[in-house]
Formats: sequence, C-alpha cells, structure tokens
Amino acid sequence: MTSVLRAQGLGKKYHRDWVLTGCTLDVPAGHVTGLVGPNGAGKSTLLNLAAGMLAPTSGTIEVCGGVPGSGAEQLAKVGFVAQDTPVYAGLTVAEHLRLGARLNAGWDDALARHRIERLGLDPDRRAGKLSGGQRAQLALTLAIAKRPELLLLDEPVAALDPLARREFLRDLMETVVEHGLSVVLASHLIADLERVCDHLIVLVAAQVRLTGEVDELLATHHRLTGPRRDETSLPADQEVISASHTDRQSTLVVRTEGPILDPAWTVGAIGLEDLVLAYLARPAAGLRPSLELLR
Ligand SMILES: Nc1ncnc2c1ncn2[C@@H]1O[C@H](COP(=O)(O)OP(=O)(O)OP(=O)(O)O)[C@@H](O)[C@H]1O
Repeated sequence: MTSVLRAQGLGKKYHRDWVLTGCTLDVPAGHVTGLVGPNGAGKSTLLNLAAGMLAPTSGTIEVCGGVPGSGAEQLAKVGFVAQDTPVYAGLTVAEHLRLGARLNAGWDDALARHRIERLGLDPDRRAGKLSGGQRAQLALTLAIAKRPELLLLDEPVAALDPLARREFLRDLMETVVEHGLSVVLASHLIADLERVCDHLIVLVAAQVRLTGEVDELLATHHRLTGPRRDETSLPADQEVISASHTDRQSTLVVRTEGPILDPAWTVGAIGLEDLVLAYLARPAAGLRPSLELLR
C-alpha cells in the first residue's frame, strides 16, 4: 500500500492542552478517507498539520513523501480547504482563478472555468458578495484546479445545499478515479461519507480510536441482541465496543475476526453510522465498565 499521509506518534499541544496525542496513521493513496469525530476531537488540527499550517509538538507526519509545508514542491502536492473556506472577499471570482493560475504551476484552467460556469458563479462577482455555499464552491474549485496529489477537505460540504452536495461528491469521486487523487474528508455527515469513503479514521478526544478500510470494518463489527447479560462474559476475541441493556435484553456492538457461535445472540450487520456512533460513545481504551455502570 502506498501511503499519502503517514503519522507516527503525532501530537499537538496548545498551551498546556494536548489536542492531538499519539496519532499513528497510514492513509492509502488513491482513496477517499473519511475523518470523523465529535466537535473538538482534533480533526481540523490533524488536517492543519498535514497541510503544514501547524507544526507538530511531538511525533512525525509525512505527506506525499515530504514534510508538510516544506517548500513550493510540497505545497503543490497538497490542496487544502480549511473549515471556513477562506477566499479573498475583495477579489472577484475571475481574479481568484487568475491568482490560482499565477501561484500554481500545475493549474488546470479549463477545469476551473468549466466548474465555475457549471456552478453558475458570476466571474465578475466579488467573493465577499457570494453566499456561504458559493464561497465554499469557489474555494473547492481553487483546491481541485491546482491538481494536487492529496486534497484535504475540512467539512467542505457543510454549507452546500443537498443537490450541490451530491454533485460535489460525485465530482470528487470522478476526479479520484480519473486522476488518482487521494482525499481526506472531515465531515459530520456520515451518510455522505458512506457514499464516497473507502477508508475511515475515527478521532475521539485527541486520539485515533479506529482506522481502517470501511468494508473490512463493517465485516468485523456485528450487532448482537439477546437475553440480558454482562458483556464481560463474552469470549476474549470479541471486543465490546458499545453496550446497552434493558431489564431483559442486551444489545452489543462487538468487533471480532471470527464467527459468533453463541446461539443466544441474534447477529445483525452494522452500518457505518452505527459503527461510528458506537466508537464515539465508547469509554477510553482499556476501560471495561461493569454492567451496572451502563444502566
Ligand atoms: N488556536 C488554538 N488555540 C488553542 N486551542 C485550540 C486552537 N485551535 C483548536 N484548539 C482546541 O483544540 C481542540 C481540537 O480542535 P479542532 O478544531 O481540531 O477539533 P475538530 O475535531 O475539528 O472540531 P469540530 O468538529 O468542532 O470542527 C479543541 O479543544 C479546540 O478548542
């Protein structure tokens, strides 16, 4: 597997707070990787480190084989659309494209113009007078038209209407297939991620809780429903990710490579949203709360 982003023990501290710690990651090239986690988990921090906008406090991060932000060649390889989709309020749409062409050796002007035209953005309109969604589309166009190897998108579709969102994700998939682009996409919209991502990173409280290929993660996680029982009684190879109980019944999400043989359980498949939610609700690693605590 060729990696487009590799982190080893990556950490970032603001003042006295670690907002990212011990992150070890391998993001595969040529895929769309979803980055999910609750507010404040550290997603934007990770993307800013990958873009070279921030420097790590500990550990290392390598992007497209280089140190993030380490020079013109490195900057050309990475497209980044930050959470607030920054554009220059005083410049028109056309001026943004001219600036993009000036600053980026690999600029694809035909792609940029075609996209702006298809979106119906007036080239003479100042960016400060665009709607939030239109500004996001402009920022995305600039990032895609520089033809990066890796595109880092921090909640890019949050401001787009549902149709624009779907079209943007379709475009993105086409670009990934046509140009072998790699994408890391932070989003709270798991249904969107389910449509486009084949890899996943779940960040919770500054740490990587889960990472892997979506199909494999879905195949190794199961929902078990059955008569109430304490989950500590499960076989050692079945890792309990989440548990909820009523007086009579227990529902667990477990991770295991092997089959579930206990006939007391009804075994169901799990979707991406439930999988992510199970990890978000999970106490920190190593804690196996007792049944009573979970009531
Ligand atoms: N410049 C900064 N100075 C101090 N603390 C910061 C700074 N930027 C972010 N933080 C803190 O770092 C933590 C992680 O923030 P980050 O923006 O990376 O989270 P996030 O997962 O992207 O959240 P969201 O989903 O809300 O966008 C938060 O607790 C935040 O308050």
